[in-house]
Amino acid sequence: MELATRRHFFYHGNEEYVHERPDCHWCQIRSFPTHQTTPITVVNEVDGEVLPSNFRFINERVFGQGVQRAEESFRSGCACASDASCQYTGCLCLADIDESDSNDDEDDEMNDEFGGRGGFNEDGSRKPTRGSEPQKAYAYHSHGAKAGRLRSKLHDSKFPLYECHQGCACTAQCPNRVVERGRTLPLEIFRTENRGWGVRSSHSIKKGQFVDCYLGEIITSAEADRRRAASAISQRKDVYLFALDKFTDPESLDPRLRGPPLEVDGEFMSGPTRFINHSCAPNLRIFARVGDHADKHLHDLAFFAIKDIPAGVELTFDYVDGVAEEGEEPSGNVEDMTRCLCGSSKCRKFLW
Ligand SMILES: C[S@@+](CC[C@H](N)C(=O)[O-])C[C@H]1O[C@@H](n2cnc3c(N)ncnc32)[C@H](O)[C@@H]1O
Repeated sequence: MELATRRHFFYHGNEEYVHERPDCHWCQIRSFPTHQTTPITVVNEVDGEVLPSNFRFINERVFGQGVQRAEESFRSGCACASDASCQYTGCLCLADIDESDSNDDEDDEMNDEFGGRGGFNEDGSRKPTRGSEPQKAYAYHSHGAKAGRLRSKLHDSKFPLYECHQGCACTAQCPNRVVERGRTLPLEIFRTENRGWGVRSSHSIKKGQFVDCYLGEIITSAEADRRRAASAISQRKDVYLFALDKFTDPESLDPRLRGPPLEVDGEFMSGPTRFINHSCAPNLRIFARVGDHADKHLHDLAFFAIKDIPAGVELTFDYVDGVAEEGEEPSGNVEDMTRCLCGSSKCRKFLW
C-alpha cells in the first residue's frame, strides 16, 4: 500500500486527514451504497504497484460539458399495470414487436427461445423491421432458474437491450430492469502477473448474467478527439474511450442521433470494469442498453457473461469485438504493435 494511502487507511476517521478522503480510493469505494452487499475490492499480491493516483472511482456516469439528458417533455415510459406485463408486446418499452416475438420460454435450448418466431434470425441478426424503428424483444429469461439472464440467442448479437426504467409505471422489481438494478456481484481489482490490473469476482457468474456497466465521463466527440490528441498514451487512449454509437444514423430525425456520437471516457473516473483486460477468447461481452427511448444518445454499455465463469477466474472481453477475425494476419508494422498476452489458444497475438 502506498505510504499516503496506508496512513489514510488507518487514520481516515481522523479530522486531521479529512481533506485526503476525496482522493482516497478506499474512501471512494467505501462510500458506495453497494459497499456492504457487493463491495469492490483491490488486491495486489504481485508487486508494490497501487492504482493510478489520478484515477477516481465513481458509481454513476458523469456528464461532461455539453452533454445532457433529454428534456422532461420528451421522456416516456410504459404504463403496464403489473410488472409481469413488461415481458410482452403491450409494454411500451418493447412496443414495436409482433405478438409472436415476445415469447415466454424458460429454456432457450429446449424451446429455441426466438425459434424463428421472434425478432431474430438463426445467426442472431435482426429480422426485417417495420418502419424506421428496429423491433424490440424482451431480452431476458422470464422465469425459472435462468430468470433475469440474457437469452442465449442474444449472446452473439449486436442488439440493443430495451429495458423499463424509472419513468415507467412498473415497479423497481420489474423483470425488465436487469441493468437498471445494477451490479449484484462483488468485484475485485487484482494485480495480474503480466497485464497490470485485472478484474475477477469471488462469486461464480452464470452465462447470461449481468455483471456491471462501463462508467466514465460522457463527453462530446469533439472533446474525445481533443483528449486523444493530448493523451500521453497516444492512440492507446482509445482503449478507455467507448463511442455511444449504437443508434447513430446520419439520417435520423433526432439530431442527437445523427452523429458524431458521444463517447465515454473511463481513464480517469470509472468503476471496476475500467480495469477489465482483453482476451481473444473472452467470457464477457458489452451490450448497448436503453432505458428511456428519449435518451438513446446516452445508452448504457452493459457487460454480460457469455460463459459460465467460476469464482476467481479473470473477467475479460474482446477489445475489438467483431472487427478482428481469428487467424487474421496483423496489418501494419509488427514492431509498433502491442502483443496480446491473453494466453488463449485462439489468441490473435496483437492487441493493436
Ligand atoms: C483498459 S486497460 C485494462 C486495465 C489495465 N490492465 C490496467 O492495469 O489499468 C487496457 C490496458 O491493459 C493492458 N492489457 C489488457 N489486456 C491485455 C492483453 N490481453 N495483453 C496485454 N496487455 C493487455 C494493456 O496495457 C492495455 O492498454
